[in-house]
Amino acid sequence: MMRPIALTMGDPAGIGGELTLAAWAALRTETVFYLIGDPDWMRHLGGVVREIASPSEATSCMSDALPVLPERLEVPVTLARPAPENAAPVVRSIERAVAQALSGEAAAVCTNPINKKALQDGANFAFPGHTEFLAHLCDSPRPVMMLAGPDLRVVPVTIHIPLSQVPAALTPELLEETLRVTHAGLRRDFGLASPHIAVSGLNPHAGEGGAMGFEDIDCITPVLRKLAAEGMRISGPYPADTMFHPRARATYDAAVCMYHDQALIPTKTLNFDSGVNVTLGLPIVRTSPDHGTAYDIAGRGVARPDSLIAALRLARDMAGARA
Ligand SMILES: NC(=O)c1ccc[n+]([C@@H]2O[C@H](COP(=O)([O-])OP(=O)(O)OC[C@H]3O[C@@H](n4cnc5c(N)ncnc54)[C@H](O)[C@@H]3O)[C@@H](O)[C@H]2O)c1
Ligand SMILES: N[C@H](C(=O)O)[C@H](O)COP(=O)(O)O
Repeated sequence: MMRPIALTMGDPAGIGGELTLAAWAALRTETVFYLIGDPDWMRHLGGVVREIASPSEATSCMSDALPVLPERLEVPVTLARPAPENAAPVVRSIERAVAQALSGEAAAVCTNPINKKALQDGANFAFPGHTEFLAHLCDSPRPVMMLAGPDLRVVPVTIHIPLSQVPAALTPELLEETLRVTHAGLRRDFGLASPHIAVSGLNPHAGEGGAMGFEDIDCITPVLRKLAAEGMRISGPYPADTMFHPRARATYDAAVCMYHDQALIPTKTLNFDSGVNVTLGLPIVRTSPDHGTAYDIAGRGVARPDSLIAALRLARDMAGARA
């Protein structure tokens, strides 16, 4: 029998709580997960809750109630207004989920959205987001963020840094390591024996032969040549604006782009409600919805659970493939 998935609470002032209840209703007979969160808050949201003392108790109650491993909030929740006092339990929820995945009690980790600044303000959270925090907890040197959807898999080489810092951060070493982790993840977790990776340029028109910048020539191209010579199916650097139309997407298994929005605009345009954020390069399986805390709609009953449901299903399938 498959072990349960640990679902973190995320920012309780966001849509994570309501989405968790919707995901439980959708998955209660097909995928076992437990929430590491506040049972009273989930009851306040209308949930049928069963408090558990360990992940192993989740399976027996999943079809009847949402299993909740208590991690109690410090102050009452006001939707759309993240409370600094609740930052510590939000972080503990992530730490406990990772520990349970590393110990084998949980099959995988799925994270509800956090507000990165709220955690920095309330708990001195020293990371740009989950990706870097999970790598720290797992002692993994090179975590890779992949957004996986039905129409596109895409990876940003640089993630949550200011655009002005991208050129300096884009080193041949970072690009090579990211490509190697992506390639390994496509083989291990997506069952692609010989995946083809398409790589974007950094500059408009991939630098136009140097007329619009040299990073494409001096940094990206030598790395692609090195990996291709080792036998990796890899191509580029391509002008990013012509990589994502249907005929282009049909030529590759994943696209690797140079910075956050270059990757996330196409994936959230194509698959906003079905995309899943996957962290590659960790010893554990971790997924999350592709969206954030959505304060503007929290509590209004209009938030779509589709991405969280897809994230839980993908975590289940990835963990099953690794077992
Ligand atoms: N996985 C994560 O932890 C994660 C992902 C993205 C953003 N964030 C964080 O969330 C906060 C808000 O970020 P943002 O406003 O850029 O992005 P967002 O995804 O929270 O919201 C962007 C827009 O999409 C809508 N939206 C988001 N999820 C939806 C859903 N499930 N159903 C229907 N509509 C939905 C929102 O209402 C909003 O209009 C920030 O602090 C950001 O750092 C966290
Ligand atoms: N990459 C997501 C986005 O920008 O929409 C989100 O921030 C998730 O990042 P973490 O998994 O590192 O929290």
